[in-house]
Amino acid sequence: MIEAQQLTKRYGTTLAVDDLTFTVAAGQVTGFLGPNGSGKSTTMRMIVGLDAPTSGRITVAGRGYGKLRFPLHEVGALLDAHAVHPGRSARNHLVWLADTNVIPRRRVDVVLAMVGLTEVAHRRAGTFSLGMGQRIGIAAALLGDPQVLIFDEPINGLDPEGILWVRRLLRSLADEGRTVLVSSHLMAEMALTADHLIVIGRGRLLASGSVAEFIERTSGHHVRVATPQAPGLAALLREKGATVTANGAEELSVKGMECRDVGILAAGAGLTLYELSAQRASLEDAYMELTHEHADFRAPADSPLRSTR
Ligand SMILES: Nc1ncnc2c1ncn2[C@@H]1O[C@H](COP(=O)(O)OP(=O)(O)OP(=O)(O)O)[C@@H](O)[C@H]1O
Repeated sequence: MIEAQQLTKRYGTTLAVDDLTFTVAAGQVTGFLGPNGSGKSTTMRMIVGLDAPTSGRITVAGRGYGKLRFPLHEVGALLDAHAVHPGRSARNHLVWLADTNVIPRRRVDVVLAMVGLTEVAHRRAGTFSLGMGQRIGIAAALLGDPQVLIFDEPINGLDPEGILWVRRLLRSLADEGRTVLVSSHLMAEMALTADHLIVIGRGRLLASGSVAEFIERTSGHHVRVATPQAPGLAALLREKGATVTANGAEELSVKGMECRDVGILAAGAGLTLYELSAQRASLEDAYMELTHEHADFRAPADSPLRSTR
């Protein structure tokens, strides 16, 4: 389990992480989401002691990273895919890591096989593609067989087959009861990978919950009804406790009531409906809505590349 309590990190005048409190539970994949520059990498670096909090604390199994006796056996991290010396082979890099952390060398071959690099283990890391670099980083994270794993943007540079492989790996690690925290700025990817989401923007916690809860809380869903008798139907719906907004003369947006009940109510009152449909926000819409105000970099509203959705 990873726990952050009022975690804050300042770099000069930049408040990179701002009073974050969250828990990452064991046995599930937790997606750590936020726009560029929102503080994900800084938070992850603080988990493994590469940065010190300005205030607050972040612990693994109740202890700060500096208090862990055999850190690589307790926390595995992929933070920077370029962290391997370009002149070193994948195997030598892992052997060096194993030797300095009292890990048996046979474990190197196990993790090389796990990440599919056995065949190229003797090639110099400098000749590796970004995707292969990611795989070495993942192998290094798995080396000490730790219960807690953190991956910063692990699918960066991977092809579709590689992305699928990472997704399955994260799932299997969580199914073994490990704590898995994975950062991304892609909501669509996290929706396929994660069970739980922690969303941050400009260093602050914006949401924490399951994927379903996330949609419900941010955008929820509503029923769209088109009828020539909109005022009459709106009054009936409000009497039954629904929240109704008129969109033009013949269209209503209804919250707090499902399609079925709206249809039964309209039929009972002899009202004509042209349309009755459930409108569910996509996860991507909910994420954009939540983080829009908290993004450091965004295209101007009149940018031709900006989505018009
Ligand atoms: N070593 C540093 N010195 C100064 N500012 C930093 C440092 N590291 C990060 N920052 C700043 O802190 C903020 C958070 O950065 P961070 O890299 O943690 O965000 P992120 O969510 O991981 O972004 P991305 O998705 O782009 O990797 C940014 O404004 C960044 O410029």
